[in-house]
Amino acid sequence: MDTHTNIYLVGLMGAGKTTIGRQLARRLGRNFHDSDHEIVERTGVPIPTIFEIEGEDGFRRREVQTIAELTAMSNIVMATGGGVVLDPENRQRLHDTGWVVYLNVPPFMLYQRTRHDRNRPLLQVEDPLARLEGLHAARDPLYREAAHMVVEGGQLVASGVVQYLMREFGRLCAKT
Ligand SMILES: Nc1ncnc2c1ncn2[C@@H]1O[C@H](COP(=O)(O)OP(=O)(O)OP(=O)(O)O)[C@@H](O)[C@H]1O
Ligand SMILES: O=C(O)C1=C[C@@H](O)[C@@H](O)[C@H](O)C1
Ligand SMILES: [Mg+2]
Repeated sequence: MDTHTNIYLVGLMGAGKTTIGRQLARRLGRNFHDSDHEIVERTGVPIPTIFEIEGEDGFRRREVQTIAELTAMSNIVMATGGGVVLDPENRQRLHDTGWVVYLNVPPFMLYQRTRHDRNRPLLQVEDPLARLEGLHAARDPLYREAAHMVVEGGQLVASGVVQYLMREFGRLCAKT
């Protein structure tokens, strides 16, 4: 672990990966990448359209490819898609090539943050809160497997999480 080690944010939809990742990158003077945005740029269509045309499987294949390319870079901050940890290859690759932070936020807060946004196909269901609860139960162990650190992000404003991560990252770099 050194001052150029990649930093990866994982967690469910609405956990704040994009918001916090962008701020953290700015504070560290690093390039910021968002695997979802990268996939959208490469395909030229929004995520719901990829799901419609290629199904979730098609999206996941593109995600594995994108993660492989982004994790080959150094000195970056990356926000990942909420389902990135479903693939064991992604989990291993993230864990091995960077400092992985799991932003754990209770499903009800995720629901409040995401309910007006139609850009997340998995939440276009009758009961998005129940869906988020199910996803949280299923994925929490996978996020923990990939992560080096868990932040209970529900009660903190985004800038508070950024501040905390800056301090922890600095401390870990100084130790090694
Ligand atoms: N710590 C926070 N406190 C309050 N609101 C937040 C916090 N972090 C993010 N938000 C808000 O929650 C919404 C979702 O955040 P964001 O898009 O960063 O989540 P995400 O983890 O990247 O989600 P996805 O996996 O769907 O890309 C945004 O409107 C953002 O402003
Ligand atoms: O949680 C998920 O499976 C997803 C989260 C988003 O970031 C996108 O990657 C996509 O909508 C799928
Ligand atoms: Mg995001």
